[in-house]
Amino acid sequence: MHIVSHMLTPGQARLDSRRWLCCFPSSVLDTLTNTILYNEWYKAGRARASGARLMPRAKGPKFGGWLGNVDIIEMMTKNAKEGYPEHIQRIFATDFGNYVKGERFQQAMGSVLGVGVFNSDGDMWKLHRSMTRPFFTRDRITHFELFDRHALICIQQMKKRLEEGYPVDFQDLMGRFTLDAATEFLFGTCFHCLEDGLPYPYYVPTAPSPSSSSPFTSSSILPTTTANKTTNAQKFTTSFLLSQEVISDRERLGPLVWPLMEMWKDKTKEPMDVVGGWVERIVREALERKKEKKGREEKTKEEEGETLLDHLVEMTDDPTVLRDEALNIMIAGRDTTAATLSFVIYSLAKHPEAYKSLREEILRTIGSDTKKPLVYEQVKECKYLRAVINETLRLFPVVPFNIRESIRETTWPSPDPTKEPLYVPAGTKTAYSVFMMHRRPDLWGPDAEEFDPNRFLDHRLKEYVGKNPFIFLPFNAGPRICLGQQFAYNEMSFMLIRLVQYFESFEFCVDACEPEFRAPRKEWVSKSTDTDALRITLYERLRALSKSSSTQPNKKTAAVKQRLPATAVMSPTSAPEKSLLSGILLKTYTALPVS
Ligand code: HEM
Repeated sequence: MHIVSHMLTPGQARLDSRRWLCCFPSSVLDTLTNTILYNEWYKAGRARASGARLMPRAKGPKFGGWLGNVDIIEMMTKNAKEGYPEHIQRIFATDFGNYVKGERFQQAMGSVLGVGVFNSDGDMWKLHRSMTRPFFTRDRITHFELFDRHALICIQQMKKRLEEGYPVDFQDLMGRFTLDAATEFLFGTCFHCLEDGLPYPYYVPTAPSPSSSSPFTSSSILPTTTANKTTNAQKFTTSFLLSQEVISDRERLGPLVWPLMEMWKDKTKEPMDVVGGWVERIVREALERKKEKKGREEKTKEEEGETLLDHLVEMTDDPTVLRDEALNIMIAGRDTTAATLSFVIYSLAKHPEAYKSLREEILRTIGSDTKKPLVYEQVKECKYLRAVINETLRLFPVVPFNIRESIRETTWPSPDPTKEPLYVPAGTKTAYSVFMMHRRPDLWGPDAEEFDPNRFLDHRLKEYVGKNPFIFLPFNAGPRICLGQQFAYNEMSFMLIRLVQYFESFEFCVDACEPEFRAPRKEWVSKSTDTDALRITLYERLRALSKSSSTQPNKKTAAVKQRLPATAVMSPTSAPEKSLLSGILLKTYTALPVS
């Protein structure tokens, strides 16, 4: 074995300045350098042959580039010159077959999700999509009775806490609501974590027991012997969250590094023993129910595949397939909705005029009777409500950053028509950010950074989204569009209608926030801070807590807590982009760890 520092080839000499390479055998370096140089030369040749030019290299994530995480960055800056909705349209729709999530994604997620609709590609994805899609019919996704029950408990719990004179942690509340609703909708088994009681603010010295029952505040993921519904919910959510954080870290570190970091220990094992254990139990129960049903002649209407699991067991008896699919849908559906609802209330608390308009619409269209059942047609009539949700999804898309990999080489049109098209080699990993695309003034107008639901109702809708629907992609688009999109709109609309019917206003309650979180972190405050509309924590978590005024008999001021101190600065050269590039925002948004 030769040591590089003694035997330098020209290629190695170039690399030698990187001291960490000094211990590499020269043959490895030879191969590495020659491959890199050959690749670059080959790509330039292929680009010329296709009458195209090479894509300007991403300036952003140096370490991402080094580790081969990402080849092209699309739409990352407000003033993107090369990022172009047409490229995203190709990836999602017009040339869909040429792009995959890729092995790196499956590798990173495999120990958590196995293989399912969310993380597979090609024929495997088609199979899983065809298995799950029929479940999301309109009949099922308008299960308003289910939402109503859970929304009502939410309101009761809020009311109770507000009457005690304490603020409500809204993010925690939405996490509970979506967990209860999702587990019941998907599996027919509810965690009842709303009923466990809500957490108290930090300054309550001897908080009654419910505060410790928050499934989002516990750090313990170890199984306990005193199993009851509270500890189960606690363990499940914390473990699920932890596994998602590990996935997120793996994505950020890339396929070369994370396996090294986890050489001795699979970091998802411990939390997934808890999560998988729970899912395996409900899968077993669903299979037993199926067996039992088979023994009988006729199925009752309720037995005909009411839950996702009942639907899936009609197609397969394989417990691993069932477990994986259930987890795939759960990971896709729960935090996304909880996060969006939290961002909606955050935005409305910051924009009381928008809250007022929303309330007027809901009281006019639906009325103030919280006991009257809602029907789908009424919800559809609430156009401003949909605009509020869309505007929130525009500014705070819960999947802000994503990657797709090309299978074959191709070209993309140049955004500058005077230049040649852009060459995309086979195997190129393109990172794109809908978060940044949703905020680009060239695509959304000069007020792109502002929260204004009316942009989805007035002339701007036609002017911007009407002209190019691919500039608004919170749910992705094309054949791989979010399966739960309509379910999510219904669930969120329902919860918001009930909240708005009950509460006159929401405000932040900054004094309920731990002192260290009240001011923005210094390193995030850039010289070019242009907005405080983005006071979200990038490395910490959002905790939009509301102080609300109830309009119901007991009118009381509700404190609200906010843990949103860090300012995300959106100038093209500042911190958030770095965060986006390193995937931290993704983690913050999708996992939304709380407490
Ligand atoms: C506000 C709520 C939601 C948002 C913003 C959202 C967004 C998204 C996005 C962007 C994707 C594409 C991810 C990718 O391809 O990398 C996706 C996929 C998916 N979503 Fe959602 N989602 C939401 C709620 C839900 C719900 C409630 C469910 C189910 C109960 C769900 C089920 C799925 C599934 C199964 C996929 C994978 C589809 C496929 O790959 O074919 N989502 N979602």
